[in-house]
Parts: sequence; C-alpha cells; structure tokens
Amino acid sequence: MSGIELKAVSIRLANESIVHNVDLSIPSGAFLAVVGPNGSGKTTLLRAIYRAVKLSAGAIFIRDRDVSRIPMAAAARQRAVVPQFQDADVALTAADIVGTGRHTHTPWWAVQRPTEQDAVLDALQMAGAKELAGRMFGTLSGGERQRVLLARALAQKAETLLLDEPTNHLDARAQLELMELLSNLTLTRVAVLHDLDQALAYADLIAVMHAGQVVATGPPAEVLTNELTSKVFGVRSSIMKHPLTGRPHLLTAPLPDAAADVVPAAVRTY
Ligand SMILES: Nc1ncnc2c1ncn2[C@@H]1O[C@H](COP(=O)(O)OP(=O)(O)OP(=O)(O)O)[C@@H](O)[C@H]1O
Repeated sequence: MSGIELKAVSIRLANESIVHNVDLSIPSGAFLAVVGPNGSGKTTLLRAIYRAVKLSAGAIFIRDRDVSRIPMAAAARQRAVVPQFQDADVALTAADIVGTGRHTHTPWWAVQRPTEQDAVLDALQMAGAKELAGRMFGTLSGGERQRVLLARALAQKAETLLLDEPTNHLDARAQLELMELLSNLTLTRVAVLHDLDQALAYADLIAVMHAGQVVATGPPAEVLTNELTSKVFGVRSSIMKHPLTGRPHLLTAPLPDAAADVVPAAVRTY
C-alpha cells in the first residue's frame, strides 16, 4: 500500500498555474523531503495533500483513499500537519494547544482525563517541549512554538505527518534533534525543507520542485548531483561524509554564473 500517492496533480491559484502535472508516490512509512527554489510550488503541493488548496486536475490518495472524498473527521486521523505559520494570538497554554491534537480521538470535554493529559505530556516530551506545558502559547519564542506545534501533530497520532519548513526558527542543536526525531518516526512523513543538507542526511527520498513541476525524485544521494543543484538551485555541490558521524552531507559553493534556468530531465521516478 502506498502511503501517499499524487496522480497528475495540477493546481491553479488566482488564475495562475502553480503546480503542473505532478506524479509522486511515497511508500508507506517513508520520509520524503520536498525541496526546490523559492516559489517553486512546494508549500502549495503540501497544502494540497491536506486539502487546504483545491486541485484543478488530478487526485491525491492517502493509503489508497482519495483525500477529496473523505469526511473531515476521518481526514484528521489521516494526516497531522505542522504548518509554516500559526496564529499565536490565542489564550491557550502549550498543553492546551497539544490537547487540540487529541480531539481526533477524544471528545473535547474528555481532554482533561489523566490518560489524555499523559498523551499530551508524552507528545511534548517527544518534541523536546515538556517544560513549556504550562506556558501561554503566545508568549513562546518562534522555536518554542515550533516544538509545541510538532507535539500537537504527534499527539494526533495520524497515519501521515506533513511538515512545512519544520526547522525554521530552530537553533542548530534543536534542528538536529528535530531531524533525528523525524527520521526515527515510522509513519509516512512529508517535509518541505530548504536545507538540502538536512534532506540528504535524514530523508529516505527527495522530490525536487522547479517552476511547479517535480523534476527529480529518488534517494537523496542519487538525486542531489552537482548537475542537478547547478541547474535547479544555481549552486555547485558535492557530497562528503561527516568525519564524526559518517552521515553524508552536502557542501555547496556558488556557480561562476549562477543562472538556474534549465530544468533537468527526471533523475528517477518511483
Ligand atoms: N493563494 C495564492 N494566490 C496566488 N498565488 C499564490 C498563492 N499561494 C501561492 N502563490 C504563488 O505560487 C507560487 C508557489 O508558491 P509556494 O508558496 O508554493 O512556493 P514555495 O516553493 O513553497 O516557496 P518558498 O520556498 O518561497 O516558501 C509563488 O509564486 C506564489 O506567489
């Protein structure tokens, strides 16, 4: 069974074609990183998976069920979302926010039960945010909020986890902790990432977007060639092993002429 399947997906917004004819298959339990230059359509594609934007053509399936035909309550059990922006102007504590992730399993009036509170604290602990439980959400820093939103998504215990630039706002150590945590989860995960090095080091698969199309997919070390990063991102690159951890890392350097206007043929589709 496929975790998530996109079939010939196209999206138009404000009369503009934003995503064109994307096919993507993410195996159940895999971690896919979506990368691409600014404005290439990554967030729009992710939002389509959680039904925040409508498709103009094609279809999206989570575990073989068409997401456009699923009742909202069932959809919330299908996918948990860590969005890029979240309104912080709410009179709720971090634990309250995480508790809203439990509403897919428990009626709102039962969220104060000890088992539910344990689930909330477990999720906060996993996201490295247990000490923030009693803090008002609006008083938290950007990085602290990000961890609370991750905890809310984990508390939801959905079949898939969708994250939009989850390492934004996090300091160096918190970024590594988050990527470690994400790479060790066993549910199907899709994360929009800007950091190609993080995508290479932690994701199972990568999809590269350029001008609304997916131009390459496959294992990150096979996809992130110097040729691809030159053409799509306008940077030279090479992959090196970290001397301490042995993990692969992507080093980048400017191109003499950083024009990135050639779309390469797909490296591999799966
Ligand atoms: N609601 C909208 N109406 C009109 N255009 C939109 C809308 N949302 C996004 N776009 C446009 O669609 C294109 C893709 O945007 P999107 O946010 O998906 O890109 P992205 O790859 O996630 O970019 P970034 O890396 O900068 O976050 C951009 O040109 C953006 O201006």
